[in-house]
Parts: sequence; structure tokens; C-alpha cells
Amino acid sequence: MAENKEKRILNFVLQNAVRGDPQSVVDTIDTYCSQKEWAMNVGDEKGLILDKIVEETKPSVLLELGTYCGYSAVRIAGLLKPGARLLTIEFNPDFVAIAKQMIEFAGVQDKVKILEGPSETIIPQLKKKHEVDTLDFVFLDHWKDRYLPDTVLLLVMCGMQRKGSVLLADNVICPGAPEFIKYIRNNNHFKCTNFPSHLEYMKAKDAMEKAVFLGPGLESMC
Ligand SMILES: O=C(NC/C=C/[C@H]1O[C@@H](n2cnc3c(NCCO)ncnc32)[C@H](O)[C@@H]1O)c1cc(-c2ccc(F)cc2)cc(O)c1O
Ligand SMILES: [Mg+2]
Repeated sequence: MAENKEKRILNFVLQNAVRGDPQSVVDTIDTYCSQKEWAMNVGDEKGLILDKIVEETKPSVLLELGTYCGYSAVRIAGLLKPGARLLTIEFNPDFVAIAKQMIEFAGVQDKVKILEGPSETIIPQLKKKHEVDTLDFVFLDHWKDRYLPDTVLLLVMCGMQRKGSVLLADNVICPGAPEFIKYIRNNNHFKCTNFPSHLEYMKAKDAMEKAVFLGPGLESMC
């Protein structure tokens, strides 16, 4: 297996974190990525915003787009009530392999299921193949130009969102997701809140955007 940054992050966790302890895995990745090699995990500062929103939403069925090394999957899983489950979509097989080991080491494999493949293919399969009715919480952290098309897919094509469903998007400043922001803030079926923060492990400004689905409008009742 090629030695790469993601493999080094995983090895650092396997050698330094406490097996079965999600917080220890998250803290160990943050230590490595702030001191040794930067990586695009949501990180400790934006991670606290993520934690708060997950805790106040009390979700049962969650979806993440862009697993990468599994940092946010482990972080979210550590907060879930018994029986709640997180589906996380990742199309890079090398990252799937890393994330799988990260999730198992953290001991959250019973709460997290990695779905391998592109989101645009997997999302339409969620209802039939993965027994998802509606989603309580969606974390967007994959390619930034895919936030909007995948949100539309989730909402329009698959009716995956119900009144109160929460969308949380990382990086709405850096790298930015302008099309998504323009759409979601101008759509009166969503109530949006911006959470200013900083790029993971850096001083650069970043932010997360929370969008709560207010339910289909009357026009969709006809
Ligand atoms: O680009 C960023 N994230 C992308 C994540 C991609 C992960 O998600 C996977 N992925 C992508 N699209 C899909 C897809 N579907 C869509 C395609 O079919 N379906 C399934 N999986 C998908 C990739 O395989 C990766 O695992 C980022 C950058 C900075 C950054 C900031 C400042 C800098 F200077 C540099 C970088 C900071 C951040 O926090 C960031 O999240
Ligand atoms: Mg991100």
C-alpha cells in the first residue's frame, strides 16, 4: 500500500490513541494534523460547532458526504444516542480503507456505515438499498461544487428531508461553496444560520452554514 499522508495519520492514531475511545481518536488526529501534516478534517474548532448542532438536533438517521479519513464520522458517532446511525459516502477506495480502520479502532463501527461510491449514485439508492426514510441530519464536506447538486438531489429527487431536517455545510468561506450558499439562503423553505470560525488548524477565516428544512411549501401540496 502506498505510504501517503492519510496512511500516516491512521498509523499515528493506531500507535497513539486509545482503542475504543472516539474522543481520543479525534484528539490524536487533531494533534498530528496541527503539528505534523495539515489535512482537511473539520478539526477541533469547527468540530465544536458540529458537536453542538448534532447534540441539539438529537438525530436518529444521519448522512455525511465525504468521509475522507473518518474524522467527522468518528466525532459524530461519539455523540449519537443508542440506535442512531450515520451513513457516510466516500468514493476514493484508499480513503474508504483508511476510514474503515479509523472507525473500527474508535469502536463506533456499529453506528457508522461507509457507503463506497459517488454521492450522486448512492443518494438515489438510500431509500431502497439502505432503508432510509428521511434524514434528520446531513453533513456536507465533500467537493464544494457538489454541495448544491447533492442538496437538490436529496431534497427534490429523493424527498430525503422532512420538516426540521438539518443540513450542515463545512467550508462555506474557505474554499467556499458560493452556488450552494446563494441557493440555500434564497430558498424560503430553509432557515439558514452562519457560524463563523477558522480553517482547520490555521488562522484563515472559514465558516459553517446550518440550514433547517421548514417543510414543503403549499405549492407542493397541489
Ligand atoms: O476540498 C475539501 N474537501 C473535499 C473533500 C473530499 C472528500 O470527499 C470525497 N468526495 C468528494 N466528492 C465525492 C462524491 N461526490 C461528488 C463527486 O462525484 N461522492 C463521494 N465522495 C466524494 C473525496 O474522495 C474526499 O475524501 C476541503 C478543502 C479544504 C481546504 C481549504 C484551504 C486550502 F488551502 C486547501 C484545502 C478544507 C476543507 O475542510 C475541505 O473539506
Ligand atoms: Mg471540510
